[in-house]
Amino acid sequence: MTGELSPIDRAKFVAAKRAADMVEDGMRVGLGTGSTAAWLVRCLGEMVRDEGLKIQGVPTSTRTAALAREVGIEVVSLDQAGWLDITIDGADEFDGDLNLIKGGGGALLQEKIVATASDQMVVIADAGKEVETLGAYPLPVEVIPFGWQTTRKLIEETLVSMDVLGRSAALRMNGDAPFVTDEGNHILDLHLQRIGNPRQLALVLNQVPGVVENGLFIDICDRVVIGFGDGRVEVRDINEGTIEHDRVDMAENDNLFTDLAD
Ligand SMILES: O=C[C@H](O)[C@H](O)[C@H](O)COP(=O)(O)O
Repeated sequence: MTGELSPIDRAKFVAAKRAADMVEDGMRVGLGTGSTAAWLVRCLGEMVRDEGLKIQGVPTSTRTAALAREVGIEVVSLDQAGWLDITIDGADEFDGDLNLIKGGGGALLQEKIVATASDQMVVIADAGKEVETLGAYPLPVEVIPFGWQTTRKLIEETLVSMDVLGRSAALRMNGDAPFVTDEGNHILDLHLQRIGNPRQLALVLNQVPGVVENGLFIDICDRVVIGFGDGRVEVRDINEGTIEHDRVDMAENDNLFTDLAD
């Protein structure tokens, strides 16, 4: 059955499965958003049901909250949890320093708040998400709806002074209407091609009035679990400077993978 699913899905699954093993009984866990994080939530749900794992999950979007409840994870708010042991989330891009672009699904604001309120953040990703320099993936910036066109103009003017190639900021759409985030805001996707100084850009963007948050995660991620379509996983720890190679046995997990995919 696994053969019928794409190598990318298998890569996402094995990364999520390996990261789920980092979650221990009693932990308060930040639950990311997106297709990779959805695999993680399903894997954790399976551990809650079949192995009696006891965790509290803090979701980073209404979508993730709904899925977590569906699979039987106890859902609490960030304020109820106070502080988290671990957050596991996907990413749109990561570089060698484990700096990230996130927000392709529009959940960057809650994701950044939750990841920052965690002892450790683990990113799960297929190998295609790794880049030498961030920026090929459009950088999402969450802006309040009031005066968003003025905010866009200010952002574009700001980009002129930065070490970036592209300077266009596109309003993300959902059909004919602007996309609306869980917080009722809009997203501007910055087509930059290459971000020379992501740390500086992250700081500068947040100085623009109307900007709520940007999708650059700098010095937030501690570990990345990279999944491959053949079941291999690589775990990189930026603090320890270690790289571990592992394998999730797809034959052993065939039922789980197939059940979860249903
Ligand atoms: O807003 C969405 C999140 O930042 C996602 O974690 C990110 O877009 C990666 O999503 P996926 O795992 O679907 O590629």
